[in-house]
Amino acid sequence: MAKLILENITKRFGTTTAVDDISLRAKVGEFIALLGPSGCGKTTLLRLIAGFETPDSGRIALGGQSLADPAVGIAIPPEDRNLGMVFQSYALWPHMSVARNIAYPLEVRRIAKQEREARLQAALQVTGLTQMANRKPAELSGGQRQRVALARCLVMEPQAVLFDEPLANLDVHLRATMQSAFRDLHRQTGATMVYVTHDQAEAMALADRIAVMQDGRIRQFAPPEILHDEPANAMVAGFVGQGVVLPVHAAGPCRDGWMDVSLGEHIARVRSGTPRPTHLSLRPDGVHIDHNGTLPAQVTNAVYLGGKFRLTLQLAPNHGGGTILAEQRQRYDIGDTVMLNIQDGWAFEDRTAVAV
Ligand SMILES: Nc1ncnc2c1ncn2[C@@H]1O[C@H](COP(=O)(O)OP(=O)(O)OP(=O)(O)O)[C@@H](O)[C@H]1O
Repeated sequence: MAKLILENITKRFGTTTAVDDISLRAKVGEFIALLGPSGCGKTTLLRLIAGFETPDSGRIALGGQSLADPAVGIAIPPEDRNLGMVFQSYALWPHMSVARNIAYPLEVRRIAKQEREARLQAALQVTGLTQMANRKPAELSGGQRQRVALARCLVMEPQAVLFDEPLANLDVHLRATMQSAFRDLHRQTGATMVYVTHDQAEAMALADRIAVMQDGRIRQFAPPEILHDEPANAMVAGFVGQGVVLPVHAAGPCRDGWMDVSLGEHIARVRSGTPRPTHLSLRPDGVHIDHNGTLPAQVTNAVYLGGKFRLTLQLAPNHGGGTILAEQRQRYDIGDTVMLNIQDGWAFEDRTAVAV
């Protein structure tokens, strides 16, 4: 398993810059997710790593070997990169058994029969398919077919495995099962993995670190809990964990990770890492309705989510006039005025000035 290095990668299609000067380092055995809205460049970045696209500039290296470096004429073809790939479509041979589907790449490479059998058995076992080795793909569920595709890539003992939205075709329940299968597999194989998804919950559930992308750039690259608790900018705060972002000013110094910020005339005590915050990220679970609260707001929408209501709340103009979300067990009607307590918020300085 290997370290993956991307250095200043740029890829343009005509006038579109799909990947814009991206640098990223994945540690040996790390599970990295590329997360972002449609068109942000995550598939292009994965295809550049795989070798299906060539960067206009920059360098890609895996396990100490350069795979692509146009400045010195290096462009290793995909089949020589020693990477496994798992896509949305499984592309299994319908007439071959599960075992033959998995072992086929080894046959093509003329790997000796004994070794082929050993690798096949290991891949069947790690993907939980041993009992299904003799079935045909048509006799499997969608999740099982995806496991065959995964086993077929693992028998090649790749240096890294690339996933392009592999669960997008599966229903919600199966996705959850497959997510835990991927996590187990990652633990057992220790493979370096790069996983493209637009589903933030999936990225959070799987990855050691997530690169949040927008407009061909990485807006933040951090472990899931840091993205959630300490977003670096408004784009990440809004995209991850349903945060709302409000403009704020410092109302005191930042000490030991805490500070007072002003929402208009209201002062809230929140977490922060900067003396000059420009924005406050508030998640529904950090806003509490409380008779003793000091921030009034009006309920403008209420949706029952099972066990709790998701309330949309409007702040008055003298409190910044923003819209925030809160979760509450008790029912409130549209038009009700409630008192709020901000129990958890994160104030940050948004240097990217991305529109929310
Ligand atoms: N072969 C191509 N020719 C022209 N433009 C392309 C090509 N491939 C991608 N693009 C453009 O590059 C940008 C990034 O596309 P990419 O497929 O990498 O995004 P994505 O984040 O994977 O999106 P999605 O989640 O919708 O698949 C988009 O604006 C897209 O239209």
